[in-house]
Amino acid sequence: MTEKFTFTLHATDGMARRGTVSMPRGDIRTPAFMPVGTAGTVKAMYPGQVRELGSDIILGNTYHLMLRPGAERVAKLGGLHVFANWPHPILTDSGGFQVMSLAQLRKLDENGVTFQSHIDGRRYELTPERSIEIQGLLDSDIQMQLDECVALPSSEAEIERAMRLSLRWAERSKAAFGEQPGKAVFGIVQGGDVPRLRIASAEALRDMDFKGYSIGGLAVGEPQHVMLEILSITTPVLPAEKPRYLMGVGTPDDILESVARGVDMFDCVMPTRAGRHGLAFTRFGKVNLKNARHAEDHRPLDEASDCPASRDYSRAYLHHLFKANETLAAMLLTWNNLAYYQQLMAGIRGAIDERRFEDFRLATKAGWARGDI
Ligand SMILES: COC(=O)c1ccc(CCNc2nc3cc4nc(N)[nH]c(=O)c4cc3[nH]2)cc1
Repeated sequence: MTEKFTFTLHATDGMARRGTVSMPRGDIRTPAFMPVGTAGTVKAMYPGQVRELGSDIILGNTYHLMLRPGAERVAKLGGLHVFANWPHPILTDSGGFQVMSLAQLRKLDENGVTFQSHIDGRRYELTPERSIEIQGLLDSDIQMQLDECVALPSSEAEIERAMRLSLRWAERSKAAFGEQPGKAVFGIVQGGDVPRLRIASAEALRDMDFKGYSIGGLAVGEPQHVMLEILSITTPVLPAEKPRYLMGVGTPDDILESVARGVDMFDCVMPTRAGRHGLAFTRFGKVNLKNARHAEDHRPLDEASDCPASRDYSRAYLHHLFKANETLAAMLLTWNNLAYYQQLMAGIRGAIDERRFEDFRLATKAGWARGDI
């Protein structure tokens, strides 16, 4: 066990990287997918199941947890790991993105953002200092700076304003975090879809010497090719010896293509939220189990999968569960989708170890293209 936060690169294959983030609560094998546990739970899953599927770390949200049950209350109850029974690493987002997408009557200025809770209308203030304080109260292992993420498309002036504000908030977040050996605070690269602003943001954050770097401001409605072009110009500016985390991404294809452009860590609600709505991710592409074509299909979702969703049930039964809006529907498809995402990550890591990532990427995409039988 280490008392420090370290990142070790084991292999590279093109721009793809195979590494390990080591922290006191455990190691994170990269490229890594972090299941989203917004309110301190990965919805419809026991923590032990999430762990067994190969998850080394999960994500929590400052915005949701500060509103309910409250950061001070979580601290009083031993911190998020004890509260949620997840003794492994936890990464928390800083709240700015969720405020802008969920809260009402929000006002953003140099000092931070004030807003009304979408739950009970109470007023709150989030500053770089308060966000780091909340993430500390949650006992988060990897904390995010407070930043401002603008939607795309936006004017270059607006993108530049938000990027420079986020740099000032990066300084304040890092100062508020101080020195916490077994933990880390990450800077977040902004700059929208403007190459010169992305490079300026990444260079400034690199000079601030964070332990790791998030790439924000993406997966906000832009086409995949725009996201990939931005990645291609951003990752080379970031220090090779530090982890890179692409926020909110993504589909299996997004992840493959982003690993190929130097990204190490991912989080996305896609496998869990889409699973609750009947969308299954498989090695042969996506399957919408609400579709009537499955109503009398006695075959399993994927006969090669040992996940109970395929091992113990037919497509017809899964279809029925979704039509009946049964709780078991969400449980089984969340299980299937997280199993698929973690198997994909394990396949990516193995392919980089053996220097055959490009073949793996093409073969995986061909499998999806084959489509559902
Ligand atoms: C079924 O699937 C879905 O509903 C669904 C919804 C949203 C996303 C995309 C999420 N994208 C995203 N999350 C993000 C979180 C972020 N946090 C900070 N602090 N700064 C950012 O700049 C930032 C950008 C993001 N972009 C992906 C999937």
